[in-house]
Amino acid sequence: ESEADVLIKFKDSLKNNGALSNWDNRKPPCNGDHENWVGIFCEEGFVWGLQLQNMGLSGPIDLDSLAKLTHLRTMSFMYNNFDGPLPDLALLTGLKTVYLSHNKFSGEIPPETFAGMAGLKKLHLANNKFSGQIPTSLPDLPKLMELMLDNNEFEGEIPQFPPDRIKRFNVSHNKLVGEIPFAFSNFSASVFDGNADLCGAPLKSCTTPNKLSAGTIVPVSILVAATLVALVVVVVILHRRKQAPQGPEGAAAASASVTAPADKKALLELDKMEQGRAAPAATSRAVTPPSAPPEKTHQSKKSEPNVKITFLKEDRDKFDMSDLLRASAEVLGSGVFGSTYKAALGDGQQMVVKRFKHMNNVNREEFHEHMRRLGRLSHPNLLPIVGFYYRKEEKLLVADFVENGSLAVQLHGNRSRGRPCPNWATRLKIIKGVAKGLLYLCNELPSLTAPNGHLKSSNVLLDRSYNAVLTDYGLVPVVNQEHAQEHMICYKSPEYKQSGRITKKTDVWTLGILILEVLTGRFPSNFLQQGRSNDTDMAAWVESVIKDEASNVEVFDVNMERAKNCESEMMKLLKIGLECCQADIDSRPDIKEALEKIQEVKEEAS
Ligand SMILES: Nc1ncnc2c1ncn2[C@@H]1O[C@H](COP(=O)(O)OP(=O)(O)OP(=O)(O)O)[C@@H](O)[C@H]1O
Repeated sequence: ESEADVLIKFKDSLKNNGALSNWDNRKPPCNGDHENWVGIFCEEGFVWGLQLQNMGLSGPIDLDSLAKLTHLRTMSFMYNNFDGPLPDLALLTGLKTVYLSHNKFSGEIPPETFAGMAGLKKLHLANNKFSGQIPTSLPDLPKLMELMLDNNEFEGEIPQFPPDRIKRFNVSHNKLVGEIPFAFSNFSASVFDGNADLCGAPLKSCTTPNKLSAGTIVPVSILVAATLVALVVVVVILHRRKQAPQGPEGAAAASASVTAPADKKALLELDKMEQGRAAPAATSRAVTPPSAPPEKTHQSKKSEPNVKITFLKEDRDKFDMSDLLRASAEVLGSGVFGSTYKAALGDGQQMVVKRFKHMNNVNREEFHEHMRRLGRLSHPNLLPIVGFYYRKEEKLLVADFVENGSLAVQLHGNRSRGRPCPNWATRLKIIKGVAKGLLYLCNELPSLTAPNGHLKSSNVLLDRSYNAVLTDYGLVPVVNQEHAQEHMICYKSPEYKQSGRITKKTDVWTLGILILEVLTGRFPSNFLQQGRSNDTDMAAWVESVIKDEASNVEVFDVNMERAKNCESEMMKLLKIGLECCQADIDSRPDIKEALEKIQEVKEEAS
């Protein structure tokens, strides 16, 4: 049985498997490290990972079939509708990570379930309805470091685990009782929240204190209060002494240089730069037009936080964080993940560093792997990721600065500053570039449901010749689910709103909205602002204007300079935009069809 046969059999056992429609035998699932099928990770021609998240899947999980994938190491079925008992994971003894959170699994898990899974490092079962005791085979797993069991109905005591083994742990909102094992005494109290009968560090002690007589309580309280006051005085004096000669900023830098490791220092530098920014920078998410160009705000002279950036492009000159921070830098703006900075290196290279918080969906190994996958992409309409820096709390991605900034600023910002907006010919060229970039992403990242995922005008940059260059693509798998669902553009689509699922055509919907924005000059969020319910209302508005022949509302951007006989071509593109926005997925073109239609639009009618 080939891996393709095994996977098809597995797919056939699932219910609602429409999201896996590109799993078919005409192409193998893997070509070397390249994935041909959605939701699959490949290495050297073998499937090593399954990431079938948020696909509306249900039915039995046929692990007998998956057991035949001998290279399978990671498996995620999070955010689906699976129910019933935990599938027999012991059939897959090679697994290192198992993510089954946010489903409807229920029932007790037999104590010995995990006995043979010596390689298991991460087990996420949160937000299900598991009950009974936490399986006693878990503490015996020598590599287990993450155990997420929160929001279930586990009861009884937490079993004893060897100290220092588990690094990430959560059992909040269960029905656990008794003393918290020593191995977890240093965890935050919040990971035990919602279990009324747990006790011991970090919660209150399990033993009830001996009753003290009033005669003892009064002097003891006075002593405790006096000690506290003395402590506060000492802390305040020490703090003042430290601050006095340097001022508040110097103190922060000085304490950082004494205590913080290099990477933390680097991030502190970025924090300072951010706080020091004088004017609100040009950010396209703002509904009001972006303001004046950002000011130079920071010149780091003395600190040398030598943080190594992992480079993805062999042909690039290498630098590290200290080079970037030594270079003059400015804040370009901040979006839904964090802030973005521009830094000019000594040799004249202009780099952009984007800080990502909320990016813990995968572990270090998987993050590196995903970055390498993105780093292999190369297309004229994609901004290459030059390098990255990984830290658990946040990630930095480094890319080249793109000269003409974002499409958002060109469309909405230039007008307010009295500068010319792109004309029709330029807008058409930009849309063609965006669509080509999207098709390339679809072909190269077939394992991703939304290979771009975050297409919007501030993520379309414009090079010296006003060619479109996409940025912030391919990030859905690494962004925390909750954050992605709240902020990323693919999750604003009609299909996500209706059925909680994104599909292979969701990026086409984002392209449709972008086309309408480019042609009307109206910012999609303005429709939200006016109290309308969602982004699709932009399409509804365009549709209503062009249908009403008596209407004297101008649908096209009045600031868009155009040649005399291009109106019919503009209308053609507008209608393609509307087709891409259709809520009915079957009537929506796929990206290849959309690009073919867009390519037929000319600057002028012939
Ligand atoms: N490589 C780059 N070259 C030039 N400008 C850039 C580059 N990367 C980002 N920008 C601009 O910097 C500003 C801030 O970008 P950032 O990505 O932080 O926010 P955003 O795109 O508005 O939102 P989001 O976080 O959702 O992507 C935006 O105007 C963006 O267009």
